[in-house]
Amino acid sequence: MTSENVDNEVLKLSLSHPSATFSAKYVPFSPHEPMNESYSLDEIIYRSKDGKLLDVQHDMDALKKFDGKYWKDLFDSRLGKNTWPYGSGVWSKKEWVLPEIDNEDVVSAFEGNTNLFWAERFGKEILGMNDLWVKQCGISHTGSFKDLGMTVLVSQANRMRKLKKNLIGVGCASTGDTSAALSAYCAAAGIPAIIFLPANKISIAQLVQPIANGAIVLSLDTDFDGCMRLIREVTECLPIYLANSLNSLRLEGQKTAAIEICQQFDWKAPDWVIVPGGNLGNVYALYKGFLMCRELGLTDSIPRLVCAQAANANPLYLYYKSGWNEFLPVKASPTFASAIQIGDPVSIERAVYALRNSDGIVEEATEEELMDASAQADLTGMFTRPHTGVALSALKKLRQRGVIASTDRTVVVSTANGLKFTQSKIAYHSKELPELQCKFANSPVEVKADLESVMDVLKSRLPSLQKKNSAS
Ligand SMILES: Cc1ncc(COP(=O)(O)O)c(C=O)c1O
Ligand SMILES: N[C@@H](CCOP(=O)(O)O)C(=O)O
Repeated sequence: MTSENVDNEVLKLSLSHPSATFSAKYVPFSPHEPMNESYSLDEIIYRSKDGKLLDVQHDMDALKKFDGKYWKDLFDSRLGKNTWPYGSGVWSKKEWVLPEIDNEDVVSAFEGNTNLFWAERFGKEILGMNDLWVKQCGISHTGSFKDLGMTVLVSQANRMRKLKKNLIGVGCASTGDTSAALSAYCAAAGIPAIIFLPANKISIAQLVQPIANGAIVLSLDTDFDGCMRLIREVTECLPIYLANSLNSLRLEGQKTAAIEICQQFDWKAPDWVIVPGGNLGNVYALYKGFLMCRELGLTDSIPRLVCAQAANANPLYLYYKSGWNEFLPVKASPTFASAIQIGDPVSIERAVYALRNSDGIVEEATEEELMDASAQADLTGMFTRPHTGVALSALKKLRQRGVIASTDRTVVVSTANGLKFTQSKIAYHSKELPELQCKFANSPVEVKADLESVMDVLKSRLPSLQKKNSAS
């Protein structure tokens, strides 16, 4: 068989694949003492009988009937294709995500398949590393990793509406990215979206997204944790489906970022993965993706995970520093990384489980550290959000302490697009942040429009021109 024939065979297999033989259900998130309690994914339920978080459990025995090579070939065969819905980075892993949904019920914007950027200059010049990568999850339909989870959640909501479940809309509390993703996917499916935002705490670019997509947007005089409490109350008294990561369906989509990272390294897991943490669903989602790859024979290791928090909103960091002794929610203070200004994270147990089982680490970054790291990364060709700055500054600290070695293959997850956060970048580069030094600011030079003035500026700014001048 030629390689083209093999490809065609794999593609045929994937299209005729009996996905109905695979299944998934909700179980209580109770990894240490598994419980005899489960629910269909068609039920509207977020907690177990005794109030535990839920987890989506796949029929691993059914998945294991196929070996690692089968899954790698199948997933690779779907890359770059337009076949509905497998051209999406999430739905290309459908059997591991939401195996029982009909393809026509899927609501997708062909999310995922995002670039893994080789951060060559940042790695070599700033950190003395040659194997540093940034997973650009923000190069996506609504500009953040939330699209990965939302395509799954809204698809399931779409299916439930067709099954005539009583569901009048889908709602979330948000610091700006979950709301953007929810509004776009709901608008695509024609489902009402209800958004609770903390007033004046999200960027204009984030705010305009649900407005433009026609969502019902409530701007509330509280913080994210207050919005989260309210949406939970509202979804208890109205048939509105909850779209925050408390709903474990979201994490099934988000875990595909981990599978994709392995795929992009030709089915090898990296040594380290660093992710900014807020409500703490994503660090668990990534862990789950890496674990499934290992358990199903696609990779032979899982990376050590680092969860990075803003020092102004650091309940997980404090818990880690206490030796996982006592968890205390905090009142999160304002941070430039406003999407992770969260003091009482919903997925705390999930995050701790992921970190402990991956020999993980928690780090924090001050406002100065995170803004500087973000600016430094931009100076090497990226365009990062302050949240990526949090992760990069954790990386800098771990390099300085020698925890991460110069040759370790390391992936920093950039969770969202820098274009959503231009206000704080402009303020940084204009040195309008009195509490920060803004060491890497690059302000535009106001200059008279004549050749002499322009040449003066260029001579002062371009080192090669200065050398030429002193030689002549
Ligand atoms: C841009 C961005 N990065 C990171 C996070 C943190 O993800 P998680 O809440 O899953 O910890 C969020 C949202 O919380 C976010 O919007
Ligand atoms: N950063 C998030 C906060 C909510 O997190 P979720 O994953 O639980 O929806 C946002 O953008 O709203």
